[in-house]
Amino acid sequence: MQKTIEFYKYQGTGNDFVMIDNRDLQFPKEKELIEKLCDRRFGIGGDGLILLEDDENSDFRMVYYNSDGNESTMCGNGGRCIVAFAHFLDIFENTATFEAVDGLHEAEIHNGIVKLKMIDVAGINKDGDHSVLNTGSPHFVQYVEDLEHFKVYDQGNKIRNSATYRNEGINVNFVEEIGDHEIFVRTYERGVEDETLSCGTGATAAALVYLKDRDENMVNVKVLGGNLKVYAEQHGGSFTEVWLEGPAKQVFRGKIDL
Ligand SMILES: N[C@@H](CCC[C@H](N)C(=O)O)C(=O)O
Repeated sequence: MQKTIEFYKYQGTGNDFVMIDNRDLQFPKEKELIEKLCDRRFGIGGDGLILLEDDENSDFRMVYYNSDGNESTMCGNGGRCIVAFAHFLDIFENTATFEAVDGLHEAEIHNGIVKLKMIDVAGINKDGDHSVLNTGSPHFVQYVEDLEHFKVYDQGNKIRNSATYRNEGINVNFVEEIGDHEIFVRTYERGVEDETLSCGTGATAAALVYLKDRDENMVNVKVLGGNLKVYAEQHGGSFTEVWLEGPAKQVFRGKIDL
């Protein structure tokens, strides 16, 4: 028998997701189906697909898949989008907690701007002159000049598929300081295997690398799809109170015949 499922499309600074209310657990979690739904020609199109499910200890649970159809680690922009979705579904009023693959998150929403608490970050490692850290997903951070014209796909793909990172994969962020308290970040994403217009855990990773050893606790992050802010408290190399803030919007809704 044919099954019809309602979906919503969300974007957070241009990182876009197919969003499904799966509180009835009716969505078939099949890699090929998810990959097809995320396909921009044969499906709805998206950098990932997100399921909202019930959770015993918080307002809801987030289950995240990359556009390659594989379940993955934390998605910061997806986290901001699912908060906007849960708010739209009247699951909470202004503040929420939700469970994701990397643990419990707090969030708040005001006029379409979502502030999401990210995991604490124990430290930043070095790979040569560059930085490697986990902000819920693994990230490589490299400072470059003239980021606007930098070959993000070529260089990102090369680092992601290098011997060090090939097996587990890594997201690769290129960063340029463009002003006081302002960085520009472009990201090659694992699991999308392309540059996306924004990566929330990537913007967070780049921000922490920028904030490290500076007496500052906020940085504006420009990405191709808009503007984010990252806040953090520093404790000699580790970070707590890491918050990612920016817009998250519903773009359209529709039905999928399975
Ligand atoms: N777009 C995301 C990151 C999603 C996960 C990533 N592709 C991975 O598999 O590590 C974000 O906004 O953080």
